[in-house]
Amino acid sequence: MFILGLTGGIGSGKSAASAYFRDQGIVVVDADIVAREVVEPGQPALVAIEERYGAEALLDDGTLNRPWLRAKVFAEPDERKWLESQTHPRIRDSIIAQLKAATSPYAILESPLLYESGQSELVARTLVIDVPEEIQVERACSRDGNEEEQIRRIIAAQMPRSERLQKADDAVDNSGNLEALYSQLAPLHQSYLQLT
Ligand SMILES: CC(C)(COP(=O)(O)OP(=O)(O)OC[C@H]1O[C@@H](n2cnc3c(N)ncnc32)[C@H](O)[C@@H]1O)[C@@H](O)C(=O)NCCC(=O)NCCS
Ligand SMILES: Nc1ncnc2c1ncn2[C@@H]1O[C@H](COP(=O)(O)OP(=O)(O)OP(=O)(O)O)[C@@H](O)[C@H]1O
Repeated sequence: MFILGLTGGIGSGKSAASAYFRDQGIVVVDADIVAREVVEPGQPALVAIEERYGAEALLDDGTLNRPWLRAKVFAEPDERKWLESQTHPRIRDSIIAQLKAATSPYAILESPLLYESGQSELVARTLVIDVPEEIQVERACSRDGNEEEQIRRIIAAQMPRSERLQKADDAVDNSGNLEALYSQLAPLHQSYLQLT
């Protein structure tokens, strides 16, 4: 099956773009959701996290303390590398299984780290959702109520915008409104249907 990789930095509008493709009947596998599944209670990656950081890494109900780990890994690159070494292989396995089960005319892998994590090997073509960094910061802050500094650290941990655009087969500019985004996605969807 033809698989499209959909990527972009934090707050660029990947979820907004995925919603459009889902409305057209396309199956979208979301790497952020898979990343949550692999650290659910009982999963080996959560056991490893608890072994490394102790009870501090967990909430009272035994689930991952995400704000705590987020603050840690985006301040300490070595800890982020360690976390990725625990999660990324498992995320990849699950993504492969979910894409195999997809039944739509083509399928999409939506991932913030498509190029960084080697997940681009799983797709035939890539689409980048692009906005200037100031818009990333503004939209990500107003959505999550995050500190600006935290968002900037996350952006710094991701591939630079210029490099991502250079790797893209297709790119759309999401600095306008959602209608402007959808009007760029519509012809791309038609072209992907031709590739199936
Ligand atoms: C650090 C964690 C616990 C923070 O959780 P939190 O709920 O606050 O954020 P969430 O998971 O929704 O991620 C928000 C955004 O942060 C960015 N991000 C997440 N992990 C990473 C990373 N390792 N490197 C760069 N950016 C990242 C992405 O743009 C993502 O969309 C979590 O992001 C995590 O487990 N990350 C490691 C797994 C991973 O790499 N996930 C990315 C998808 S493959
Ligand atoms: N064209 C747009 N105009 C206005 N707001 C937008 C537009 N596109 C997306 N947004 C809003 O910006 C925020 C970030 O968009 P979205 O969640 O789609 O980004 P994302 O790339 O999936 O982010 P993340 O990597 O953090 O998951 C959301 O609150 C979304 O509703």
